[in-house]
Amino acid sequence: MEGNHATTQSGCGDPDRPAHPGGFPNRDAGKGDPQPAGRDVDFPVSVVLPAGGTGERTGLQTPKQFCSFLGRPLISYTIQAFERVSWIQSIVVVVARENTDLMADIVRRFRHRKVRAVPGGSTRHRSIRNGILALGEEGGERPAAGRPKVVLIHDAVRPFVDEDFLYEIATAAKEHGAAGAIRPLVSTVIATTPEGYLDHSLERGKYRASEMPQGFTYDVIHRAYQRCSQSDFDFGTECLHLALQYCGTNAKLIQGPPTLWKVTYKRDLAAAESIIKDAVSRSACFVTGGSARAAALAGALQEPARALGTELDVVPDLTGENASYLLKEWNFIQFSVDHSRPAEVEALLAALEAADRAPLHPLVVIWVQWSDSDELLGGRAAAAAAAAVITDLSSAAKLRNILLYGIQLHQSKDSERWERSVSKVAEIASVLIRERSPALVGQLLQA
Ligand SMILES: Nc1ccn([C@@H]2O[C@H](COP(=O)(O)OP(=O)(O)OP(=O)(O)O)[C@@H](O)[C@H]2O)c(=O)n1
Ligand SMILES: O=C(CO)[C@H](O)[C@H](O)COP(=O)(O)O
Repeated sequence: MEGNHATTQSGCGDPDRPAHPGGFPNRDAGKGDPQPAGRDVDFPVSVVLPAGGTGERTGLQTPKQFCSFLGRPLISYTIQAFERVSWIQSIVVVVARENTDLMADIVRRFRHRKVRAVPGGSTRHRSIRNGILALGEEGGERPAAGRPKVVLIHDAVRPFVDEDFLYEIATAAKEHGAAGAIRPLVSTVIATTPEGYLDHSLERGKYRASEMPQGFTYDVIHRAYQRCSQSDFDFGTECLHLALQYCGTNAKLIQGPPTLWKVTYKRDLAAAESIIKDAVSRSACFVTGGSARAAALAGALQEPARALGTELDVVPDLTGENASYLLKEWNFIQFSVDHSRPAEVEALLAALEAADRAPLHPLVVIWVQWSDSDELLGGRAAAAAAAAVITDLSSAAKLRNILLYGIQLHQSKDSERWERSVSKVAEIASVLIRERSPALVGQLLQA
């Protein structure tokens, strides 16, 4: 399947998985376009991300929005999910005062462009109110001019939200004044007596869980927060309720995907990490260097890699149209026949550096070295030299957030043995791409 590039079908068949959360690779986007296809939204939309909580229920010291996955804090994944949407004009992140510097550092490190951080309040409603007020000031001397028509509110700890759903909420909010995501209830809700007995239970089919995102016209949500009581600020948990009670606005409710769930407990952090790892390991670009042997290997790898959840695009090199792969959050497999000559992998690393992509998470480059068995038997020194080369290259690459791993593939005339080696390459590559283990960086693994 060697060519300019071979398009393959998407491997994401699970409806419970986010399509492409938090700015992860979208296989369907045009190769030169790092953004998903834009929607036509002809009114200004801004976002408030409340991130001022302490995350008590996780039992961890670090607030959950600052817990890192693959070297990147959760809040950055959520910001990216909004930032990549072309019709969203600005994002206000609300953080506790003591985390202002940390947030500024995250914005700088991950090159967030549409973000402004403002101080949070003692409760979620107070934090959101601060965000809304900050949006109202965006026009400077002419505040009304800078105000968005619609404000989307979304918990910073719900990183898996996609553009289509944001579009549904934003357009419904514009039409109805307020809109929110709902999900069916998982458990029945019951009321208890003060003594701890069952008082009554609710008919589950009639109720829904209220989730995020929610959308409001600026006027409705601003007015609701101007009018609500101290008790609402202290104990309230529902923005849609404020819009109804203080502005008479009945929110339009839209069923969202299950992935809108909120990271609340420690186990949710593990679940989020697993989803993120699945998402970043979906796509790899196999660079053959024009070699027929490499093209044959890439062809043989397609099936086992797909079975392990990774789709392979195969390209001879990364010039011309194929250079756009360098700008995406893809993984790379670079093939070379002569393992003592790292020219191809050096060129790939240099090209990735020159592309200067936003460092969203570490990128994986796997250097597959073809080795003749005979050559190996007679060449312990050559094998040691190859290992030394990859160690040196990987140390330099790591400074640029690139994880370089090596796989030595041993050619065999015995077809069974050869097939085993090829599946081994697919297995090792899938694990390396998914887990991104720092411990294995610079290792030359054997297939
Ligand atoms: N004073 C607060 C409290 C909460 N939040 C934010 O509101 C979102 C949802 O709230 P929740 O899950 O309850 O977060 P925490 O309050 O941090 O969690 P916990 O209740 O376990 O302490 C989170 O992004 C949280 O950072 C906020 O901006 N300001
Ligand atoms: O579900 C929600 C919307 O209605 C909020 O996300 C929820 O209120 C968040 O806070 P908490 O988990 O503390 O209730």
